[in-house]
Amino acid sequence: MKYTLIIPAAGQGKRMGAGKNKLFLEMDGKPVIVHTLQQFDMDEQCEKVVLVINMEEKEIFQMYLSTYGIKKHVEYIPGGQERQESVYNGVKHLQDAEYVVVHDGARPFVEKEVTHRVVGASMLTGAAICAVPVKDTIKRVVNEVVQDTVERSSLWSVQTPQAFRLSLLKKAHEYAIREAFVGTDDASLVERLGDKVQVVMGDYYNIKVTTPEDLLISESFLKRK
Ligand SMILES: Nc1ccn([C@@H]2O[C@H](COP(=O)(O)OP(=O)(O)OP(=O)(O)O)[C@@H](O)[C@H]2O)c(=O)n1
Ligand SMILES: C[C@](O)(CO)[C@H](O)COP(=O)(O)O
Repeated sequence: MKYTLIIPAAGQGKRMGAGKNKLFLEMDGKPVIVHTLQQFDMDEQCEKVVLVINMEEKEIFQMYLSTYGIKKHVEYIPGGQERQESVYNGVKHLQDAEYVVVHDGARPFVEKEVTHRVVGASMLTGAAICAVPVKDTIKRVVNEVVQDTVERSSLWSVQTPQAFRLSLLKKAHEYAIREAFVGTDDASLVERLGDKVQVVMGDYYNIKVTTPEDLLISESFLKRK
């Protein structure tokens, strides 16, 4: 069940408001991106990491990976304006991989068990994602007025890792480019091809560090281990 990992890490962290890449912010004294990479460093199924970055930050990433002794083979490639473009740059960089995992650098609490669950499912259907049932009521709102309440029992909050047969993911990205479609996750591109995307249980701890509150939540999560 070997896989190649693409980690999009080229964002600007605008919603975090730190004025820098939020992946360099520290949780328990260690950068977010190091927490994430260490999770995969411990996974013997992960063959190599394609780290998609702002190349102006390459020396910072290299310093962190060296300081924290990341052992996995890491290849750096340039990101794009949107997350989707960053991931596609990673996809184009890969030639020999059969299955690929895409995981946000901003999700430092990924567990190996979840990754393996997603990879295993993707080998059956070609595409698989992890997600957790929504706990809040979700409403569609326009101009601060409720339009409708979305029936909750079929709503899931989608995470990464997302795993794909590489050929399918490449085809999905190329179709999205032709259609000028920008999705917020890679699975949505595969859905637009009409292909099945399998959902497996994720983990409520597998949050994406997006706004300042998430850093406080992350510090408390670190205490649970
Ligand atoms: N052009 C981009 C945008 C995002 N990402 C990465 O995709 C992941 C999820 O994106 P998000 O949480 O939105 O990160 P940012 O784009 O940095 O956040 P913001 O939208 O608040 O600027 C992050 O690891 C981020 O580094 C990326 O590689 N390339
Ligand atoms: C891919 C993702 O993490 C799934 O929930 C999410 O869509 C990324 O969104 P972002 O705005 O690029 O952080």
